[in-house]
Amino acid sequence: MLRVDLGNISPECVGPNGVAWTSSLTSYAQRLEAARDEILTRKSDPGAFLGWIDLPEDTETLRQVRRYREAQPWVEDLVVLGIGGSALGAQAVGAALGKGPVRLHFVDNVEPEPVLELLRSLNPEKTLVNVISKSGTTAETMAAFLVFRRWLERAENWQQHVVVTTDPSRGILRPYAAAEGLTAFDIPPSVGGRFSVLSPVGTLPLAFAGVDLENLLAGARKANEQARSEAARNLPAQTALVHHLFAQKGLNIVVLMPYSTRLRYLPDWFVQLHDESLGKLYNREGKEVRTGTTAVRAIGTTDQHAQVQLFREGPHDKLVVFVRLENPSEDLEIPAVKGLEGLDYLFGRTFFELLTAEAKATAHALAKAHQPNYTLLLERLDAYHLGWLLQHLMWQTAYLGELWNINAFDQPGVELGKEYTYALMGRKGYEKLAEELRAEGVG
Ligand SMILES: O=P(O)(O)OC[C@H]1O[C@H](O)[C@H](O)[C@@H](O)[C@@H]1O
Repeated sequence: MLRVDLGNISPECVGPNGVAWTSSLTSYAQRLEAARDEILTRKSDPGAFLGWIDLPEDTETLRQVRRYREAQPWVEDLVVLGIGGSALGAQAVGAALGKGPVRLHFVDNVEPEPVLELLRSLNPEKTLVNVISKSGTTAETMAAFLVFRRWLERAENWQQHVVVTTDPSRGILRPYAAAEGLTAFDIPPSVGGRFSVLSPVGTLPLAFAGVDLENLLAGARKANEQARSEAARNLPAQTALVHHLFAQKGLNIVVLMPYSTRLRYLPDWFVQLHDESLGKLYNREGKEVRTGTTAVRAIGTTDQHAQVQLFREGPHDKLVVFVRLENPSEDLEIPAVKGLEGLDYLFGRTFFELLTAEAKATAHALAKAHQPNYTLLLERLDAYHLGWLLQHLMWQTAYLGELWNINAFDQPGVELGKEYTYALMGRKGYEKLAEELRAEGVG
C-alpha cells in the first residue's frame, strides 16, 4: 500500500488539515479529472512522450529482458554507460533492491580517475557493458563507450560483452549495433529518458541485479489504476495539487527526503524527473512563463543533522516531502550495555523504532515551524511498492505539467550547453560557434 499523510500541510501547518484540504480537492476535482482525460487522450500520439504510462503493461519486453539475462550466467560485473534518465532509475532501484551477486557499476560522468579505477578493478571476461542512450549521441556516454569498446579488445569475443539500449532507429548506436551484431534493446520513441526506468533502460540492469521486475511493474500498474480514477481516489493528482497550491504561494523548493539509506538515490532520480520536466520557459501556447520549482535531495535521518536547520529556521520557501516505510524487512535490536545507563531509553528498542520516531518527530518539528510537509508512506520497501512510488511520481509530474499548461516531456534547455561542448571540442560543423565562444572569451 502507498498512502499519503497530509496532516502537516494545513495553513497553520499543525494538526490535520481536514477542512482546507478537502475544500481544495473539491474545488480542483474537475480540473484534475480534465487533466487526466487530456493526458490519456494525448497518449496515443508518440510525439506526446506518454509511452511511460504503458510500460508496466509491456510483459513481452520483460520476457525478452529476462531471457537475455538468463543467457548470460557468466556476468559478474555489469557496467552501465549512461547519464541522466539513462542511468538514474536503475541506480535508484538497484541501490534499494539489488541483491547481487552481479555488481552494478554506473559510469555517468567523464571525470577520468573513477573510470580508470573501475577499469583496473574489472575482469573483461566477466564484465558486461550496457551502453544506454536514447539519442544514441550523448557525448559523455559515447566517450565512455569508446574507452570500454577498446578495453574489451582484451576479451575473447568482445561482442558478447556489449549490450546496447537505444532508440529503435535514431542515433549512432543503432547502426553500429547492427553492423557489429550486438544485442540491442529498444527505448520506445514515445518514452522520454527521465520516464524510462520501467523500459529496458532500467529493467535490463535491474534483471542482472536480481530485482523482482514482475512486481516492480505490478506496483506501477497500481499507480496507473489510481491515476486513472476520480480525484477523490487519485493519489498522484492529489499530491500534484498539493505541490501546485504551495507553488502558487511562492514555495519554489521541493525537498524529497526518504527515511531510508536504501532509497538514497531516489532523490537524484526525482531531481531530474521534477526539474527537467517542470522547469520550462514557455507554456503550451508559446507564452513566456518561466515555470518550475526546484527539487532538493535529502536523506533521513542523516539530514536532520544538516539541512533540517534551514528547513526549520530558514525562509518559508519550500515544501518538504518525506518518504517513510511502515514495516522493515528485518530489524535490529539495540542491546543494553552496562555503564551506559544514560542510554537506557534505547535499551531493548530497535533501529526501525528509532528511525520511525525520528521521521515523525522531524515532520512535526517542521510543522511547528509552519514549514508545510507531507509523508508518502510505503507499506514496505519491495519491488511492488517501489514500482508504485516511481510511477506515482511520474504521474504527479505529468499532472503538474497539465496544471501549469507546459510540455513536461521535452528538455530544450539542455541543448545549448551540448552545442557549446561540441564547439569547444572542435566538432565538425561547429566552427562558427567556436569562433563566437572565443570572441566571448570562452575557449
Ligand atoms: O539517453 P540519452 O539520449 O543519452 O540522454 C541522456 C540524458 O541527457 C539528455 O541531455 C537529457 O537532458 C536527459 O533527459 C537525458 O536523460
